Amino acid sequence: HTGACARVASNIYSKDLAHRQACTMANTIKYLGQEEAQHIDEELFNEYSFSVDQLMELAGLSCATAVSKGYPLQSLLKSPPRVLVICGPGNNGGDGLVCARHLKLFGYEPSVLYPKRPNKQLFQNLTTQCEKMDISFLTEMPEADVVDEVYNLVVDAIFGFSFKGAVREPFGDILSQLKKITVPIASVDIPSGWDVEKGCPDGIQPDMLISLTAPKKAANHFKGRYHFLGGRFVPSALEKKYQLNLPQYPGTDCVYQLN
Ligand SMILES: NC(=O)C1=CN([C@@H]2O[C@H](COP(=O)(O)OP(=O)(O)OC[C@H]3O[C@@H](n4cnc5c(N)ncnc54)[C@H](OP(=O)(O)O)[C@@H]3O)[C@@H](O)[C@H]2O)[C@H](O)CC1
Ligand SMILES: [K+]
Repeated sequence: HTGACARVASNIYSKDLAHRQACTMANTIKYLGQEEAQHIDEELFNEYSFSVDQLMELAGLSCATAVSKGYPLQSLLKSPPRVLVICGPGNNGGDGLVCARHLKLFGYEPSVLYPKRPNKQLFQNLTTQCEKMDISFLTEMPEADVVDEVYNLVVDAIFGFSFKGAVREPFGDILSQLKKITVPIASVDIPSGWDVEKGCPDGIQPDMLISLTAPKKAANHFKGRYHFLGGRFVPSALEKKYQLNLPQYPGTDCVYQLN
């Protein structure tokens, strides 16, 4: 009797799993609009009681992990394995500071450019954590040819889904240098300077994009080699509410390669 029940149960289970996999494949992952991304962000903090620190840590670790998968240490052409991490004035910049710290622990040599710093304890703490790990902070953006000569790649953690309107300094000059460099750019969440939904044909063209939580509509215009999903922290009820259709991350990985 128990044998028969077990067979029926496993039969139902495998049908359900196949059904779920088919559903995920059939309805592809959702690409978010700017407002939707901001609402999900707010809900994670207000309804689900996550702290910014927690999600920023997981987001930054996702970015460092994706970079190490796309640009493994042993594949880098320049030694030491220098990476330039450019951090903007908000939480995208915070992700960059966390990413720099984990890259250091992974054996890379990150340097951070952090020109506009929020006067908030979290960002001061993230900066101290980097300084105490001998991560150097640049005082200004190097010229494009110096970036190409000194660094293996650039992590773009300048703007995320709150970017709006014409770029204000000092980020105009920084982005214009980034448009000229030839080493790869890995963009955190959104290629900086792109419209969060429409993208930006004459903007920077990153080689890697790490979409956090879920891709934003701008990612439809991404043409680089690596598109990773990171930020493996979405509760299933929230995923269902916004019909995100996230893929099943493999095993215990914190990133999923989308392309
Ligand atoms: N749940 C999640 O997905 C999480 C996402 N994270 C990351 O957070 C960013 C969004 O962070 P946010 O602080 O809301 O904004 P940004 O980092 O995108 O932008 C920062 C500031 O940039 C300024 N800004 C906006 N437009 C311009 C412009 N045209 N020129 C210059 N500066 C601009 C603006 O500040 P102002 O005071 O100057 O207006 C923005 O506040 C998301 O993308 C993820 O990377 C969390 O880390 C984890 C959870
Ligand atoms: K970015």
